[in-house]
Amino acid sequence: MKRYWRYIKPYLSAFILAPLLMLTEVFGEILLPKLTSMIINNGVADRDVGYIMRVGGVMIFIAVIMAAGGIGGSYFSSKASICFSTDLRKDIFHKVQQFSFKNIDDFSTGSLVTRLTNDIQQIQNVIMLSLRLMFRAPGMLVGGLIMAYLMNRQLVLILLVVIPLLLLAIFVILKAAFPRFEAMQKKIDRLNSGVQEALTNVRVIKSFVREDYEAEKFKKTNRELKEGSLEAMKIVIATMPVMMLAMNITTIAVVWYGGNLIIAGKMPVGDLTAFTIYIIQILMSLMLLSMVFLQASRAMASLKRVNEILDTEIDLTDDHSANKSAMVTKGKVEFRDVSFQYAKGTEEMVLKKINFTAEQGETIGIIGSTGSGKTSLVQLIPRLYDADQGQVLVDGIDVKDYSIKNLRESVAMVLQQNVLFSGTIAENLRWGDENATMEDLIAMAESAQAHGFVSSFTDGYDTDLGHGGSNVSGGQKQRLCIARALLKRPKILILDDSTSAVDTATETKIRECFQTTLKDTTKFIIAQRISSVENADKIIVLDEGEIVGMGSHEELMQSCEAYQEIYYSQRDRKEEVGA
Ligand SMILES: Nc1ncnc2c1ncn2[C@@H]1O[C@H](COP(=O)(O)OP(=O)(O)OP(=O)(O)O)[C@@H](O)[C@H]1O
Repeated sequence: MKRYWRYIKPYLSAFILAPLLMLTEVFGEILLPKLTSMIINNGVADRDVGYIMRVGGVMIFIAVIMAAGGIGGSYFSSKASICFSTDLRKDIFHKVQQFSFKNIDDFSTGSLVTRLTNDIQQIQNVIMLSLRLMFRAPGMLVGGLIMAYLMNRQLVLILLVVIPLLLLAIFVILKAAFPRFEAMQKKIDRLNSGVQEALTNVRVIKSFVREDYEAEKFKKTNRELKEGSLEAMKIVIATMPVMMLAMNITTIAVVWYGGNLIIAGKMPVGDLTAFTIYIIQILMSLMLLSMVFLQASRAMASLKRVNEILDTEIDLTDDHSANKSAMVTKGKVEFRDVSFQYAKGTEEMVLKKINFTAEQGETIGIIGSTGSGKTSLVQLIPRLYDADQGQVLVDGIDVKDYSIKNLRESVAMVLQQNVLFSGTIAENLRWGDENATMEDLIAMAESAQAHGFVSSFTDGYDTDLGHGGSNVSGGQKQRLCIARALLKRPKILILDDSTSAVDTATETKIRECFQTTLKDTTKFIIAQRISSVENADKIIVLDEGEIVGMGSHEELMQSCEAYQEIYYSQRDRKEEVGA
């Protein structure tokens, strides 16, 4: 609860006013039946219209106060719960933004979406309901019991049988509800993950004509959610009718027993009317309480899931960095005996004892078969993951000693999976430098060989990119991503297979431009084609996480068997295609 106090504190007045204002309804509900009995017993029996009018007037006044209190209570409970969930959602989103790559690997995107939306909505609902009913339901219960007891002690005995039975029923219902709600939320997760994946990859699905397969997969998760929801709803569905049955049986018992008392002249008619209303109110309050508990049970399942995010320890922070004010000035990179693995504590190392130095301004090519660890290696430079053994140094300082902001601001990485955002081309490029002028954008787009095709668009740099850059070609997207990275004017630039969709002639031009635009920047180029890296100052050849060769193209052609194999296989393929 301590954790959630900060979401209550700014709206404390609404949190207090809401239940207090709902108390007006309690007073009304307790007084109105008594006044009704007075009208029947005195006004109607004595045919005293003046008395009926006077008491009736008081009743109308109370009803108006009740309505005003009800509106106020509903307003403040809505305000408190909505503000609470808005702030909580903001903090969870912020926390997810801070997640390291490793943390992100542990949650599915669909699950995070469900937690940020549906789960928070459940929590909001229970807060709203609780604020409205936290005083009202117990108030109605206690007030009704006192009034009923004062009117007729014998009749109250009926409640002594009904209330324990109802409490038992509520307990059984709640015990069954919690695990079902928890299972239901997990099924919503699965559905969201599936929908998200299918929609993001709709093009791949269509090109592989897998629509039917995806539809079948969706049908299955949707059916599972339906079954999970029905399973949970069975409990909710049972609650109301059970309560109503108890209420009706009790009312009949009261009317039967009370009727006998009236016939025997031991009770005025008006008292029985009021008594019946009190009995209904008492049972209704129990019904409302069971609703709150049921909703709370669902919200507890959601709260548990929200807590999982808040409790996630961010495994990559700069809290203990020794040199937070340090800035990267040159961009020299050094790996000293670096080993790394994704699955911590297992035998398997993705990178094994990596050693190399990249001097400022050098171009380092990295080549190797797929899965050999190329991406994993470069991800250690901007600390997207931390090395498990050894040290990664930038300008002689361990990357763990920089503030993450300073380190990442000086490293630009064009990922294998290029992503652009909705918005114009200019807006996307300004991710690299939000203050970049139009001249800057054009200069960097020229270096990335993107200016030509951008200017051919009718709206040029103001062209709206579809979601994820869907209205530009793969090669164009790659060039825009490179331009965006160049605008960062990084000290270290990493291109992870990011010219794979660009033709060789254009790729050569991009590399040539780097020689002037990025003369002092240390460049890492991961590539599949030897031609992409053969002019590099140093080429690192990786195989199963180990460096099996390092040097210039000529040196490797002499000394590295793995490199020669790649070279000859690509040359033979080229000749075959040529022939
Ligand atoms: N997030 C991850 N979690 C667990 N294992 C991973 C993760 N990313 C990569 N791996 C594994 O680590 C190994 C090296 O992957 P990496 O992406 O570094 O290879 P790569 O040489 O860049 O491959 P490619 O040329 O296909 O991009 C692979 O066996 C891969 O399955």
